[in-house]
Amino acid sequence: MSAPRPASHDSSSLRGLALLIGASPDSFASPDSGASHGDVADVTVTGVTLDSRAVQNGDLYAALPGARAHGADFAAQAAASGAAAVLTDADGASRMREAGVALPSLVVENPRSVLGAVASAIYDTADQDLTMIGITGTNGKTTTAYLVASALGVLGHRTGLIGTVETRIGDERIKSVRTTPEATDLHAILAVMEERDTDTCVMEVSSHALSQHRVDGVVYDLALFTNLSQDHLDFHADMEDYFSAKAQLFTRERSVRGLVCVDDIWGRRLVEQSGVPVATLTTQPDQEADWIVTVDEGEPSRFTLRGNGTELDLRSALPGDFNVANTAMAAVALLLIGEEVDAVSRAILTDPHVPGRMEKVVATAGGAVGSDDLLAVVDYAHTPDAVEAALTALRSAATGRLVVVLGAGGDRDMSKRHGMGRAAAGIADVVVVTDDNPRSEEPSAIRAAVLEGAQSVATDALLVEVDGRHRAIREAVRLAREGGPGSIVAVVGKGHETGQEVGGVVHPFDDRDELRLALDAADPADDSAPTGGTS
Ligand SMILES: CC(=O)N[C@H]1[C@@H](OP(=O)(O)OP(=O)(O)OC[C@H]2O[C@@H](n3ccc(=O)[nH]c3=O)[C@H](O)[C@@H]2O)O[C@H](CO)[C@@H](O)[C@@H]1O[C@H](C)C(=O)N[C@@H](C)C(=O)N[C@H](CCC(=O)O)C(=O)O
Ligand SMILES: Nc1ncnc2c1ncn2[C@@H]1O[C@H](COP(=O)(O)OP(=O)(O)OP(=O)(O)O)[C@@H](O)[C@H]1O
Ligand SMILES: N[C@H](CCC[C@H](N)C(=O)O)C(=O)O
Ligand SMILES: [Mg+2]
Repeated sequence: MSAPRPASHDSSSLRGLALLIGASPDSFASPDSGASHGDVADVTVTGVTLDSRAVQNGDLYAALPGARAHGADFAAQAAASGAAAVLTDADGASRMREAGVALPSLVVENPRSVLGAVASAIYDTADQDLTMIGITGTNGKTTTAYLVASALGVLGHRTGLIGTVETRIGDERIKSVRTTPEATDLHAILAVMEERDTDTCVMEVSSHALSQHRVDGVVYDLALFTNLSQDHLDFHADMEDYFSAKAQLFTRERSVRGLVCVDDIWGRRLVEQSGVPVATLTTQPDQEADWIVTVDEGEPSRFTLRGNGTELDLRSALPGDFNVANTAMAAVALLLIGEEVDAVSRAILTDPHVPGRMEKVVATAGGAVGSDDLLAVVDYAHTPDAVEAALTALRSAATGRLVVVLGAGGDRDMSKRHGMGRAAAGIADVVVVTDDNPRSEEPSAIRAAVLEGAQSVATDALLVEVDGRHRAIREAVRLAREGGPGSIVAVVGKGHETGQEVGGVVHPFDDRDELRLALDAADPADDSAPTGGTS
């Protein structure tokens, strides 16, 4: 879905942009354009995008070199859609010359690295009066962002949210394609937020975003770090490289101050090397921090947050110790941006709705087995650490069987598949291994890797491989029912996603709907008309 654009703003001159990014005046006339420098200097642009398919009339098209293609190869399409000029590198410029695409061009060595400055100038976001909160970490960004945003809403703020699930501007919701938008879209979104009098924006900042200059031109008033564990090792060389990307958020170029959860070693390292002042928080009894979380012994959903000479008693209906950490991080974030203790205690929702994160699914009223004493949950765990955290929480709640459905995404970090399978088999009674988003990979090969991980741990867990997620969910419900009252079925990995990507095609698929249908069926195994999946 394309990002929103501000309704109106001044146009920017190409010459001004050239000066801003240090593109030499000689570089911005395409030799074949027939335009003299004088003509080119008169060119103005009203928007910017790096996707030829999203070009609007008057845009600057950023033609970037990529892993699969060079954006310059799509410059003709951009021109046909009304692009007024191009920002590219030398290779892009020569590709355009060869293809005979004559558009005024700004040529720089690394166009992606100037895109934040360019987008900020075009959409005029530099002097915005918007409190910016950025959240990074492997797991917990979306959950924490929702907790902060919903509390801000309770406190009467005009809030914006940008993350994995959606972008929210007031009441408008736009489904996300990525966790952190490209700089071109991000600055447009921030301009729209300003236009609609948003006062605070909370957003997830992925490691891809930090590595790819997507948040350039934004300075966060507060940066949060949740945790770090294995993910994205297809993109980052190793954990050190992944950590360095996240740590970039804690430099003076990108934030004013920070809040770091020091439960893991990476958080503690971050505190040591942070370039901005940071407050610390821990949920671990053996760690020191500015903010200490103590969970009530009798009631794991209640906890006390102590720090800065004050104390807050909070509750979270979201299962899992990790959600205590997420909730505490959200509460301290609100205090750090100036909210009063009483207001924060009141505003942190005890039962927040975070789409696809520990989300309970119930049978449709009147469903065939409305009497099921079964807890059914959809969760977004798609790393070994998240699978472990989510299933540990559910394990302690299960008095019957714990059945989990999981797979792993194709064309993403292959090395996490083993750990995901292993974590699941170490905790659940039944592991149903199936497909996530296979993308361009052979689904059976991905399942085999997850299964291998599950088999590597010596437990009594029953391991089942089911070709096709639709059938797997049905089978899991059947197996959970077999486990009797108090059983839990957890479908993890896709959370809020509403499609399944197989071989370049996204088929409609929503774990929550699939699970609900399976719960509604008297005999989930009797399924002659599959509605989705890869089988
Ligand atoms: C691995 C990765 O991050 N890749 C990003 C990278 O793609 P790339 O280098 O392969 O680009 P390419 O396909 O070769 O295309 C080159 C250029 O041509 C442009 N193009 C391409 C085709 C076309 O028809 N028209 C066109 O203009 C592209 O926009 C691109 O600028 O640059 C592109 C834009 O320049 C991004 O869209 C793309 O993100 C892809 C879609 C992606 O899937 N990214 C994921 C992994 C991601 O960013 N995930 C993070 C973390 C998720 C989380 O943990 O929450 C996120 O923030 O979402
Ligand atoms: N603080 C946490 N520590 C460990 N695991 C967590 C934590 N918070 C959430 N999880 C687990 O990780 C999953 C993903 O959580 P969430 O969507 O909030 O994280 P995220 O950082 O936004 O992930 P992504 O990068 O994929 O968008 C959850 O469904 C849950 O299983
Ligand atoms: N935002 C994450 C989550 C993907 C979740 C899973 N469903 C998959 O397809 O791998 C990513 O880009 O790695
Ligand atoms: Mg997220």
